[in-house]
Amino acid sequence: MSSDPIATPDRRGLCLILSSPSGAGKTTLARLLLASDASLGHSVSVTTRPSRAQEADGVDYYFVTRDRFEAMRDAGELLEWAEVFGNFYGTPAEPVKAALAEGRDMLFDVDWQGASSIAALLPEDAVRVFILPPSGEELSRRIYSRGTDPEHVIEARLEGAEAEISHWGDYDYVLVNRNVEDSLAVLKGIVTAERHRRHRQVGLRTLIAHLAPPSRTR
Ligand SMILES: Nc1nc2c(ncn2[C@@H]2O[C@H](COP(=O)(O)OP(=O)(O)O)[C@@H](O)[C@H]2O)c(=O)[nH]1
Ligand SMILES: Nc1ncnc2c1ncn2[C@@H]1O[C@H](COP(=O)(O)OP(=O)(O)O)[C@@H](O)[C@H]1O
Repeated sequence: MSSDPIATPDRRGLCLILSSPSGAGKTTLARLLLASDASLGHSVSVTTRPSRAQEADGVDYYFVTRDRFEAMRDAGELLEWAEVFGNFYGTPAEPVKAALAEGRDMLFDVDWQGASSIAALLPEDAVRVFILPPSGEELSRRIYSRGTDPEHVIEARLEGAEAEISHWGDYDYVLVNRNVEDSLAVLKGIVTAERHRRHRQVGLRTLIAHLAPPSRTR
C-alpha cells in the first residue's frame, strides 16, 4: 500500500490504533466506542488463534488456519502482520484502503508491532492510543475474571505484559483504564479532537475560499 495519501473526498479519515497488554480493556473499550460512533469502522483482523466463546467470526476476528493466513500474507492481502503469543494476527489491507479513499475513520486493535507498522505506512492518518491498567494486580484480576483462556495462556499473556508496555513511549496518547465510563469518554474526546485536526479537514479549503465578507454597500 502506498504510504501516501490516497485522495479523499472532503476529509481525510483517521486510523485510531488501540494497544495494551492483554487484559487491560482494549477490546471492551473498542466495542463500546464502535457502538457509540457510527462513523467509526472496525478493522477486523485475521488470526490463527482459536475463537473464544462470545467471539463471532467476521465480527471480532476472521478466524483462519495457518495455511490460509500464510496464503493471504504471501498474496499481499495484509497491510501488516505479526506473531503474538504464538498466533498470527494481520490487518486486511483492502478495507483500510477503501476507508481512507472514502475519508472514513477506522479503529484498529493491534499490538505494538502492528501499531508501529501502520504508523509507518500511514503517518498522516495514524493516531496511536496506549491503554494501561491501573496496576499489575488489577491486570491479573481482569484477565482471570474474563474467563476466556486456559491458565497457561493467561500466564503467557501476563508474562508478555511488560514487553508490550515497554513501547508506550511510541504512542500519541496514554490512557489509564480505571473505569470504563471515564475511559470511553477520554477515547471519544481523542476522536473528536483528532477529527478537528486541520490536515483532516480537507473540505475546509472550499468553505474558506467562500468566506470573504460580503461587500458593503453605502
Ligand atoms: N499486529 C497485529 N496485532 C494484532 C492484530 N489483531 C490483534 N492483534 C493483537 O494481538 C494481541 C492478542 O490479541 P487477542 O488474542 O485478541 O487477545 P487480547 O490481547 O487479550 O485482546 C493483542 O495485542 C491484539 O491487539 C493484527 O491484525 N495485527
Ligand atoms: N475499566 C475496567 N474496570 C474493570 N474491568 C474492566 C475494565 N475494562 C475492562 N474490564 C474487564 O477486564 C477484562 C479484560 O478486558 P478486555 O477488554 O478483554 O481486555 P483486552 O482486550 O485488553 O485483552 C474483561 O473481563 C473486561 O470486562
